[in-house]
Amino acid sequence: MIKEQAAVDFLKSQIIEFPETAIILGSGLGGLVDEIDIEKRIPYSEIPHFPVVTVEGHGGDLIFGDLEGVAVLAMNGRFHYYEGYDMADVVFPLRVMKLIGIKRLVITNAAGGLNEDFEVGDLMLIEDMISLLPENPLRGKNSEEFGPRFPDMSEPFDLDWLEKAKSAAIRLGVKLRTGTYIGLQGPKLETKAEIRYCRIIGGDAVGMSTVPEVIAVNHMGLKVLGISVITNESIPKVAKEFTHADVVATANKAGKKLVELVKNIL
Ligand SMILES: O=P(O)(O)O[C@H]1O[C@H](CO)[C@@H](O)[C@H]1O
Ligand SMILES: Nc1nc2[nH]cnc2c(=O)[nH]1
Repeated sequence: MIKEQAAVDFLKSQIIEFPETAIILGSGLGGLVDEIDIEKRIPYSEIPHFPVVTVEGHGGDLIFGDLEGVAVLAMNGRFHYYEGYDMADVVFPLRVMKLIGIKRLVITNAAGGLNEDFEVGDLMLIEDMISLLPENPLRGKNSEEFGPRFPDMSEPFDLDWLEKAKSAAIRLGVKLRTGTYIGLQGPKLETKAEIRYCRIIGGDAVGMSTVPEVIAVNHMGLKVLGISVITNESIPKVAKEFTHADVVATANKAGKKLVELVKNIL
């Protein structure tokens, strides 16, 4: 809390009025920033205790501005457990968001498709999630100021927002899949047997982020929506080696649809 408060005090010295809506931009999805009428861009390196981005395709700044008439905070670049950060670091920015008054959050990510009906470039609304990460951001003494010891997670994503997202996709003519996101530790990719396992337990898409963030914001009572861009087939139909560069390139392209959808939802 002390660390979060130092970051909050710094941000208060930079920003007069904070927005209530935030967006986390996943791998290759920084293009949404171009749509924001930017009031202030603050590099993570200037914010006390903020972690440092180490993954290609992730920017490293907080952007305050206006997206289609809505005041937003965009987190341009996120932190993953596999980078070596503690879970407390991974969710640090979200706790700072809570303290500056963010009420609702759209989380985006790049993910591998497990569902065989999905195609590369599809968008998937995350209706539910499974944590296969070895850790959880709420382990340890509970911070009562953030939320309860045992937060309910039976509806991790806001039902009203899910409905709005589906309607927006229909209006825009954007194909929007729905499904369950599985969060793994990474950074290694999955073996074929692991993919089969992920399918059997009910996953539609797989990635290495989002789950800790959703747990932290559910704990704090923020409204959350999650959207994955399916950047690759987890088992390619035509043999093809996974590269993060392909993930970023595909996310960049499909990101345009995502931007339209997010603008409409907000
Ligand atoms: O989830 P985001 O941050 O979008 O990134 C996804 O893309 C990377 C792998 O290419 C992993 O970090 C995975 O989690
Ligand atoms: N674990 C995992 N993360 C991803 N991020 C983007 N694609 C993938 C994938 O296929 N597997």
